[in-house]
Amino acid sequence: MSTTPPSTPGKFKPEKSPPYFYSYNRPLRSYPSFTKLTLYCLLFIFLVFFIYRVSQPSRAGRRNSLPGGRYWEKKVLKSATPKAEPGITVLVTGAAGFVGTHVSLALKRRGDGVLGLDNFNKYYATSLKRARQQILERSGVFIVEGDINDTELLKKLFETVFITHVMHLAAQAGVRYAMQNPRSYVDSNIAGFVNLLEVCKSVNPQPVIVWASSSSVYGLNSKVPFSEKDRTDQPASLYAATKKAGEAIAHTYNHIYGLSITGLRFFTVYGPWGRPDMAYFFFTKNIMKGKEIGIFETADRKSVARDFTYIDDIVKGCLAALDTAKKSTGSGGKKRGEAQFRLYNLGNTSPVPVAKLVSILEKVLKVKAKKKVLPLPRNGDVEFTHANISLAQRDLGYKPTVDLETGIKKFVRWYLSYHSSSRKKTSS
Ligand SMILES: O=C(O)[C@H]1O[C@H](OP(=O)(O)OP(=O)(O)OC[C@H]2O[C@@H](n3ccc(=O)[nH]c3=O)[C@H](O)[C@@H]2O)[C@H](O)[C@@H](O)[C@H]1O
Repeated sequence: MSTTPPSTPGKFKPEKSPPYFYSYNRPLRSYPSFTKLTLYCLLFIFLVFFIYRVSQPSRAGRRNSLPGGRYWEKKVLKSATPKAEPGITVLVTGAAGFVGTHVSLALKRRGDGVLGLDNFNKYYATSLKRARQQILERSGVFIVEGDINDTELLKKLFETVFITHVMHLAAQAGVRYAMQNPRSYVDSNIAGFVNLLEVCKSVNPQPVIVWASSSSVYGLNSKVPFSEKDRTDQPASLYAATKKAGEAIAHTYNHIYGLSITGLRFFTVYGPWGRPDMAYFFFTKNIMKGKEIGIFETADRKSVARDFTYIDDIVKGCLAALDTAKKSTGSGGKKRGEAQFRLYNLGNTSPVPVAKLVSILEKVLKVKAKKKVLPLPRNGDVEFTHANISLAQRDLGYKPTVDLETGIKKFVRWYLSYHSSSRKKTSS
């Protein structure tokens, strides 16, 4: 907004007639001058007030966390400054997402500087993302509202604070939704990732990058358990294909620019503050409402199975990946030596059939589900996943400890309290 003087400066030209303070003997002439002075005074006061308002962020601006101004910068710096030196400062993309929230909280809790970035898209209820944002704010994590495709914004973040690490979790998630909105997968998981890497490769010093790939890259691979050495050239969904593309893109940026990059293949992550588009979440909702749920089974009539991994285990894996990462080697957009490139499975190593997930939910919720067995639709789902985690165990000390029943109990406890408090809020 402009703070330039009024566009009609002619109005301020002195009058040809003597100014009002000489004209006490001509009262009729003095009245219009006096009125003008009052008007100018009012205009001046209005202008001063206007400039003051423009320089202060509005309440809505604060809420939206839009970049710009001293207030924004102060918030960014406060959030991103580690508690003690030497600490790391992590830019967490997708910070209002499920994994992003948990990782940001864990980093902040141990004293790291954390800066969140999230575009609060409408893939699922933004109210849940806003609720996560509130939790983060209370813990001192500020989320900048913006998109990973916004180059200028990313540059501004790197200019404002010294970001040592990027935890890249912003993505278009969901396997089945890719049939409905393929474009969003390309925009976030490919274009957005490339944009982020472009900015990261140019800053000096370059940050370390840890990012979320997916178990879905194993696609139609039937060799179990899935090892990082197994083939990943048969994706079954566009989501999987974009994550696989991300792995190839990451390799390119590591190879050309010396960025240190670690990809983590998450296996069906679940837990409190989870994603409503995932089966364990909407099964809970539908069982509670007495609605039917569809349980997919394979052509040979076996229940599909997933290596469900509890969020706390995933968070430990993410932090270990950040802590064990070596520095990037490039500077000024040029590689100065070989940089680290890693890829790890983060799973639970104990696949559970979806039918078993449902019986755990029934037990924990104490409600019988209305089940319908359906053939596995051909919309991106794979029949099973099973992680071999020996590499992550060796390099990251990764050791999942939460079994599905324990994790589901924690999820259900959160689900019930979250929904009862949201109901209270809407009814009050
Ligand atoms: O590991 C990953 O990389 C991915 O994990 C997750 O995908 P999935 O493992 O497919 O989880 P999710 O949809 O919860 O389905 C769970 C099971 O329920 C079955 N399923 C599903 C729906 C239904 O109506 N019935 C059913 O049986 C279904 O066939 C499946 O067997 C993330 O969503 C994804 O973003 C990505 O991160």
